[in-house]
Amino acid sequence: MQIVVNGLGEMGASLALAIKNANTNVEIIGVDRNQAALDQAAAMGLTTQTTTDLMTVAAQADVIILATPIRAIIATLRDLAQVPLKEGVLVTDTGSTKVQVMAAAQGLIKRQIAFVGGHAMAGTQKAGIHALDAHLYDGAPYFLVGDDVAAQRRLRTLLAGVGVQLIPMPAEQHDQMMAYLSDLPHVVSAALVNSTRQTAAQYPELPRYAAGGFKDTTRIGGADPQMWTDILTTNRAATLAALHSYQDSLAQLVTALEQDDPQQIYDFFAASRQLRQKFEEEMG
Ligand SMILES: NC(=O)C1=CN([C@@H]2O[C@H](COP(=O)(O)OP(=O)(O)OC[C@H]3O[C@@H](n4cnc5c(N)ncnc54)[C@H](O)[C@@H]3O)[C@@H](O)[C@H]2O)C=CC1
Ligand SMILES: O=C(O)C(=O)Cc1ccc(O)cc1
Repeated sequence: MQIVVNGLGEMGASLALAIKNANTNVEIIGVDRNQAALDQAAAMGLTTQTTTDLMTVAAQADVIILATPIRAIIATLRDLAQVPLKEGVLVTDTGSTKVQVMAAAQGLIKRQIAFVGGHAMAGTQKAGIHALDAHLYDGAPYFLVGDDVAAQRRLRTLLAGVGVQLIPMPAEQHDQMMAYLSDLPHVVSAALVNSTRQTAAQYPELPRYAAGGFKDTTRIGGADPQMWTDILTTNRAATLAALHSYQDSLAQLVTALEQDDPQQIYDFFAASRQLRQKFEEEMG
């Protein structure tokens, strides 16, 4: 089986390796605009063929996995709808938001080409093939989006040995949940880092004294700016709703401090601890 992976970064290269390790008779054709990523994939034996131009290999694929930043996934889905593809090809993606990806896939779907939107709750703040990890997907929730049940069954078979938990979900629900689980945490972390700028300039030794709290809450503030621009711009409404709810929550604490009201401050943290303890049981 020939699997074309477009975007050999952290998610694409790690998924390609996990699929290769879990299935026999799989050949990975690597596509990336970055020649160094292709060279590294070839040198480590991940790929049997590489190219910077997806359209030169698309027609030979049994499976096409799109794993670039989301706006490139959307553009590629539209391009793929215009070119000849192999009979029975399965197209999927790894993008972090799904409503706009599903809309862009309609051209393929209208041609009866099997498409499943995919998204794994795995990964790190790192980017590029250097972040490749054969076990990145182990045990991760992996959302399957779309109405094509037969295509989802084929993707399930391909991913059976990868060890992900496959969860079918409508695109709208997915994106609304991600606004709180993924978008808001990344915005909050980046805002926290940005808000230290002045104090860090005044006291350059500031980061040296960081304890776990600062390290934990700022790790994802180091994530890739292009990736997060694409995620937020393709999930605008849901992210704005989450940010407004966050602003309301912050405003409560600002009022409590302005009023110098220890009871309100206590209530703020008590409510958070109670909910976080409930989450803990589910998050493991
Ligand atoms: N990093 C994470 O933790 C997660 C990311 N995702 C999603 O997976 C996708 C990939 O993310 P990562 O692997 O983290 O990104 P990455 O930055 O590690 O890899 C992206 C790769 O795509 C290549 N690329 C960029 N534009 C391209 C184009 N137009 N044509 C061909 N290649 C191109 C880059 O050179 C790079 O090798 C994104 O859509 C992201 O939203 C999903 C789950 C987790
Ligand atoms: O680094 C982390 O902890 C993350 O949360 C990574 C991540 C980034 C984007 C996703 O769509 C899913 C997971």
